[in-house]
Amino acid sequence: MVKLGINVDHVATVRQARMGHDPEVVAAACLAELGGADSITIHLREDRRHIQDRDVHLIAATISTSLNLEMACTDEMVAIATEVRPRQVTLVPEKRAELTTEGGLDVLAQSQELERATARLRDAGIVVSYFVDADDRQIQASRVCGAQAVEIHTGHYADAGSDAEFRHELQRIVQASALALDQGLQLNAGHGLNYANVAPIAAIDGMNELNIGHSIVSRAIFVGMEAAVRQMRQCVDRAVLGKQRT
Ligand SMILES: CC(=O)[C@@H](O)[C@H](O)COP(=O)(O)O
Ligand SMILES: NCC(=O)COP(=O)(O)O
Repeated sequence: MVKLGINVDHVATVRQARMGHDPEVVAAACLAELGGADSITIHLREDRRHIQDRDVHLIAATISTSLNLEMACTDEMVAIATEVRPRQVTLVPEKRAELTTEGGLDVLAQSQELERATARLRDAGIVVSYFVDADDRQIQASRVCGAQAVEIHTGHYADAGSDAEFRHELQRIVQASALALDQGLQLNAGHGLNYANVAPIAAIDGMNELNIGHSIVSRAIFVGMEAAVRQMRQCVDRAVLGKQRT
C-alpha cells in the first residue's frame, strides 16, 4: 500500500500565531499516528515560521512510526539532522518571501552542495530524498548526487485551473514517476494534495509515500486530527485498491 506521511507544520502555524504552547504539535503527531499515518513529516524552516527546534527533538523522541524531516540544504540543518537522526531527510528549496514551497530543488545548479550534504546524511544512516519538480533532468541529477528517493512536487497539479491543465500536470507526474523508478529511486510525492485530488497520484504505479499536511490540518479543525487522517487514509487506500481491480 502507499505510505501516508502526515505533515504537521500547520498545527505549529496556529501555535505560532500567538507564540504560545497550544496547539501542541507533538500531540497532533501522535493523533495522526492513531489515524493511520505511516510517518510524520515536519519542515524545520530556516526562518522557524512554524516548526521549532524543540518540536523536532520532541517529535523524534515521541512518535512510534518514523520521522521525515524536511529542510534546506545548509550546514545548520545537516548538523541538526545528523544529531536527531530521522529515518529520512527530504531536502527542499526555501525562499524567505515564499508563502509556501513554490517548486522543487534546482539539483543541476546546486549539485556540489547537495552531493556533499547527501553524503554526510547517508553516512549518518539517514535516507535522503530530494523534493523535485516533475522534470527528467532534475530527477536524473538527483540520482547522480546520491539521493535514494525523490518527492515529486504536486503543487502545479493541485493548482491546475482547468481540466486540460489538470490532465497535463498529471501526465507530467506520471512520466516523471516512471523515470524515477527506472533510475532506481524510491518514488514519493507531495504538496497541495487533498481529499479531492489525491486519488490519481496515489494510483501511480510504484508510488511509495505521499506527504500531505495543509488539507488534513484544515479538515482536522472541524473533525479532529485522528478522523482527518483516517479519512485521507481511506481516500488513498481506495484509490490503490480501485486500481488493482482494473
Ligand atoms: C516541501 C513541501 O511541499 C511542504 O512539505 C513544505 O513543508 C511546504 O512548506 P510549508 O509547510 O512552510 O508550507
Ligand atoms: N512535502 C509535502 C508536504 O509535506 C505537505 O505539503 P502540503 O500538503 O502541506 O501542501
